[in-house]
Amino acid sequence: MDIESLKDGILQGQRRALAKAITLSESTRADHQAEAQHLLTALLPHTGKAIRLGFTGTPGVGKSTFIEAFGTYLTEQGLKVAVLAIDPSSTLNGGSILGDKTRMEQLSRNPKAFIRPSPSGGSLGGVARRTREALLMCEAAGYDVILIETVGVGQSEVAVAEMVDMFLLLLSPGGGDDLQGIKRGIMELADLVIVNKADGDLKPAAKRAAADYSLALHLMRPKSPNWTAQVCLASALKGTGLEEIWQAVGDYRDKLTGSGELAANRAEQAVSWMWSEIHDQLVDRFREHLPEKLEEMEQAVRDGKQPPTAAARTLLEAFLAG
Ligand SMILES: Nc1nc2c(ncn2[C@@H]2O[C@H](COP(=O)(O)OP(=O)(O)OP(=O)(O)O)[C@@H](O)[C@H]2O)c(=O)[nH]1
Repeated sequence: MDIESLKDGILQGQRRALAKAITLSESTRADHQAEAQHLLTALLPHTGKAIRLGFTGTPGVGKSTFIEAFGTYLTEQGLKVAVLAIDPSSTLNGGSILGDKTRMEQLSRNPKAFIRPSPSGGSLGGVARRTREALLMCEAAGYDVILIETVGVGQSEVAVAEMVDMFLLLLSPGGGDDLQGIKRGIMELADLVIVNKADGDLKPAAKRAAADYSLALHLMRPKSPNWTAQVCLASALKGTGLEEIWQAVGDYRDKLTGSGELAANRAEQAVSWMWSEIHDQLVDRFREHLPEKLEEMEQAVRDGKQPPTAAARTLLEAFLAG
């Protein structure tokens, strides 16, 4: 692979080069990994200019309809938008976004938009790492807004929150009832709550839900000293509320940039990413280094012949002794 020309292609905003580079970083082959890291190092000075948005929602709330409408709105403002996804459950035969061809049909044909499905297979940590790398590559390619969607349930929201500047939560007009369905932890991650389907007969319910969510947010500890989570109404179907949402994103970005919090968050995120890499790489090497001894100790722990802590220590000492 010619890394130099891949780099030039990305910096010129060529989608083919970008797609190829992301595929390279998703490969598990050691030589591909080395090339991908080489490329990322070269691209790093050209990253950081986008606003990084995390995005999640309860099933049926209209996530794809919303991303399609919001993404299209942003491109109409002259912005380039990349949509990435994290779905740890996605199988080998494909990612979540393009696996279902009907999702975001309009946006996927838009020359100012780039849509990439979730890297497939592997642990959440592995999927998250590849998405972080794709994010940096999209930034180097000149995308202004990076939207990272969570598809799977569970821990993926936390993984996304750890790689973005702002976290958006899409909820339905179900109001209080819907609140029961979302984990409190996810509500706490939100910087902006969007009540979708605020149209037609659903509009009054959406307004009531927005009031309920506002109240719930006020009872929570704010994530940032510079920002209080807000609630917006929207209709992805009718394309309303998008301007207000983009305005709120801009306010958030201004407040956190002005106070230095945005840069500090990104710096911390990069360091914790490094630590999770150390953790994963250590465990991989550990497993490769001592397969028989590992099996033996696992059995001893399973049979109750060794306490887990002592077994771990014995194994670590053997590993460090080389
Ligand atoms: N009335 C109304 N219906 C909407 C709106 N947005 C989405 N819907 C409908 O809600 C249903 C679910 O929408 P999807 O966009 O497929 O969303 P989702 O179920 O969250 O699915 P994924 O995108 O696959 O996560 C569809 O029937 C949409 O037409 C809206 O703003 N108003």
